[in-house]
Amino acid sequence: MDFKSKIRVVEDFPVKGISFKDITTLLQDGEAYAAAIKEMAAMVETLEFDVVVGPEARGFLTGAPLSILTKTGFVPIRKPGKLPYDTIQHAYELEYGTDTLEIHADAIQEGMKVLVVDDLLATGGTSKAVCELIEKLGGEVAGLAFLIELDFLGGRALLDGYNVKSLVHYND
Ligand SMILES: O=P(O)(O)OC[C@H]1O[C@H](OP(=O)(O)OP(=O)(O)O)[C@H](O)[C@@H]1O
Ligand SMILES: Nc1ncnc2[nH]cnc12
Repeated sequence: MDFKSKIRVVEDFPVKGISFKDITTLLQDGEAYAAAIKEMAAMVETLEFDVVVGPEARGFLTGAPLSILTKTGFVPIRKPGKLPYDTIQHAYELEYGTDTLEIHADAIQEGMKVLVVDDLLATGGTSKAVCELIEKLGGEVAGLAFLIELDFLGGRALLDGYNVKSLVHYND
């Protein structure tokens, strides 16, 4: 399927100069959403993982259905103050700002193999923070899977040493 034709590009959102890749148009198309998750599952078929970890909010929209399809569990990573139990935190930089992420301290056990899933890889700051949270808890990052990769931002270089897979690539 031509997934790019299902993704809406909005220029100058949320700030001037950002070419925003809006996946809501893909999500509202049932066939396209199902096909995208199925193709992401095929993309990670050779990877061994016990659990999928996805960051709020768009990482839930890709990670949770992928975890159901692959019959693995799902661990949410959230912005501060949302998770009710003991957490660990990590601060990171975005393409347009900074943020902090949290994970439940008991969500990942020592030696657990983890697949990181998100909708989009831009600068890689979010994914790097997610990997650091997983590793702080003793987990092993089996790979990272994205629906979209913004190649021109070089996020893949920040994730050097990890197995990074993306379905759709943009050069601007
Ligand atoms: O590679 P990076 O430069 O870190 O950017 C990618 C991240 O940015 C977006 O999330 P955002 O923080 O905008 O939050 P949202 O999912 O709640 O919209 C996107 O869903 C990724 O998680
Ligand atoms: N250009 C972009 N489009 C959509 N989501 C993003 N997250 C970070 N950069 C983004």
